[in-house]
Amino acid sequence: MGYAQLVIGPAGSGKSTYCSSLYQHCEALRRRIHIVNLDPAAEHFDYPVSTDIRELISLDDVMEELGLGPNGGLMYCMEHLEDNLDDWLAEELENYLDDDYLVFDCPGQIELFTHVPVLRNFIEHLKRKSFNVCAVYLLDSQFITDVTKYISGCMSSLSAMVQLELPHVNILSKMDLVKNKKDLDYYLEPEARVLLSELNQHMAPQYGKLNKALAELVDEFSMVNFVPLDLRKEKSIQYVLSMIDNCIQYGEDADVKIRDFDPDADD
Ligand SMILES: Nc1nc2c(ncn2[C@@H]2O[C@H](COP(=O)(O)OP(=O)(O)OP(=O)(O)O)[C@@H](O)[C@H]2O)c(=O)[nH]1
Ligand SMILES: [Mg+2]
Repeated sequence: MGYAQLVIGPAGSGKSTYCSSLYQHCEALRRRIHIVNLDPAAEHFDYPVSTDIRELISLDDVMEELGLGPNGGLMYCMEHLEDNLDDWLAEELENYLDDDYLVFDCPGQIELFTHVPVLRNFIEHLKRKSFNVCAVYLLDSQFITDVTKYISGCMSSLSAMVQLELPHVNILSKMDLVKNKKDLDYYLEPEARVLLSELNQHMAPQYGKLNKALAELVDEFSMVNFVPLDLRKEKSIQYVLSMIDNCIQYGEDADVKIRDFDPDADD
């Protein structure tokens, strides 16, 4: 069995930086981890790339040969990946060991986790290969600077949740940029009543009903909880990683092995 994090989130939310910090963190702990680049548009990396979609297809070639723009070109590349799950990806996965831990650094185009089936099929493939997979959704901390951005961030995360149907960890990235930490509690544990009054203050009266529905959605399902991540702090990375590990049951087998060995038992 393998373990996998699918790192997703809007463009520029800090996915690749997170992958690189995670790599360093694990390296210091001598923990084996592999980062896979799934972004055909990526150009430089701060982590060793273990498998690279650019070996399958190049965005530049696609744009040039098919006359596509950057976003259309990216979608084409991802569809090409989808068509090659059973050969290219399957062959790449053969390079890993049974218990390996893979982190997939995904592109930021929101289409990928709203309506096109690429990632869904990708996940199905990983599951068939006995991977425990979890979605790690990164949202930039600038989304918590006002309530309308916050709601919009929640909705985009929610759309990934319903679309991908995976265990899902929401992370608020770039916490080093948050000046007023007090504002934070308010968004980390949102209360429908407070969200609603804030939304109503921001928006014209005809949105009242919609605001109420949105605030209740976020509150009642308590599905969109964000864990703050400050990459300057080792403890913060450690905490986020432990939550994700828990989600994909990483380390549980190891626990079992330790528990099986009972030093007090007579034999
Ligand atoms: N201050 C601060 N900046 C960050 C942090 N993480 C990422 N950034 C910056 O945010 C920008 C985007 O970061 P990336 O890691 O490339 O984001 P991404 O989500 O991989 O972007 P795409 O792959 O283009 O969707 C870069 O300029 C990073 O230096 C952080 O924790 N703190
Ligand atoms: Mg990136």
